Amino acid sequence: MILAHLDVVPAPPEGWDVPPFSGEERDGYIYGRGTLDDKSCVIGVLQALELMLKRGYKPKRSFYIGLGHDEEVSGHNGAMKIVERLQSRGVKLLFVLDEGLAVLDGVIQGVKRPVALIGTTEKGSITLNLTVNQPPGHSSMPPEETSIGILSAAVSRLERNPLPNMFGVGPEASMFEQLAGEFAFPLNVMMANLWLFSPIISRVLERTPSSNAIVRTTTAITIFNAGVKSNVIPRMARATVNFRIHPGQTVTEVLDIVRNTISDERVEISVLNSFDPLPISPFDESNFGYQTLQRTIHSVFSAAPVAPGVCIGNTDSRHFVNLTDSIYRFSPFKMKSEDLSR
Ligand SMILES: CCCCCCCC/C=C\CCCCCCCC(=O)N[C@@H](CC(N)=O)C(=O)O
Repeated sequence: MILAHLDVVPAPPEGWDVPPFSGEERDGYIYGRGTLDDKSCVIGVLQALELMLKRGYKPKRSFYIGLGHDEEVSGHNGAMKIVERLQSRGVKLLFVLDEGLAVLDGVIQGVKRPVALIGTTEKGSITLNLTVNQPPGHSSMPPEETSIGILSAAVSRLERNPLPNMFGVGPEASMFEQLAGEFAFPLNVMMANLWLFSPIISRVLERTPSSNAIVRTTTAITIFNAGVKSNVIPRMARATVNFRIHPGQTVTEVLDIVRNTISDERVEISVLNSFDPLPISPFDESNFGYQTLQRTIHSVFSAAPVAPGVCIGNTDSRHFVNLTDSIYRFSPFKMKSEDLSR
């Protein structure tokens, strides 16, 4: 089964080089909201189908295409409905291919050649609302601590105390071991001997946001709200925090650590949504899905070695775990380090 999604996150009008829905082509890039996530995969799938039809190609086995329309808001009415329908028909899938990792070119420090990473698992996620309620008042007679001050201190504690570096206890270690030969000396020796060098490698990896994301559960403060008037101390302050959970941890473990870190009963913690990291799909030599994907990647990006990786973002494919144990996340494009913020 091949998945992609049509929806995009909202596009605020300001801050764009070109209008966000123009799809303008400039210097070899197509600009527009959702170009990478996930129009490129949608168009890739549709163009491939068109080409196969034109050529009269007859596939050896049947396959499904699933195009979701609400991936960015968890896929409840798209991917989940597709899964329900397939389950009601008793369908089992050999493998699922969805968006995800890509051909990384200069993204992994120390690796010269572009490398294709196939996401064989996906981080979990937990989104929390932190709410503080304190008596409101006039700004001329402020109390020692306000709802805003208490919440800010809690959020700051979360940022200053990241969750532990878990490098070595998760599947990201397999990625570095498989790519060891791509690094120059002495990194190649270190990557091939993580049993000895993982304490050093783990420290290096946490220095940049993209590699930090693969060694730990990350903490991102995404919404912060309080106050409506400059001379009124508000009753309520609220922040939303999103954690992406490392494959070596669970929702329950993260929640316990967060409660201990905040350690302030005035901060009410409520869970908006959560799910554990996804199971690791097989990537051995006998696995049809992984091998098919690897062969296909080699035929298009010939210079790129292929390795399994951890998808740091979430995808619709996570809803398919009861239909197959082989779920792969790969978007067929090259990504440079400057593209990570796009
Ligand atoms: C050693 C360095 C490794 C660096 C790895 C970084 C590679 C970054 C490459 C691709 C980014 C991965 C993006 C995956 C797709 C994300 C799709 C998405 O945005 N999903 C949303 C919505 C949802 N389904 O929850 C999300 O918030 O995750």
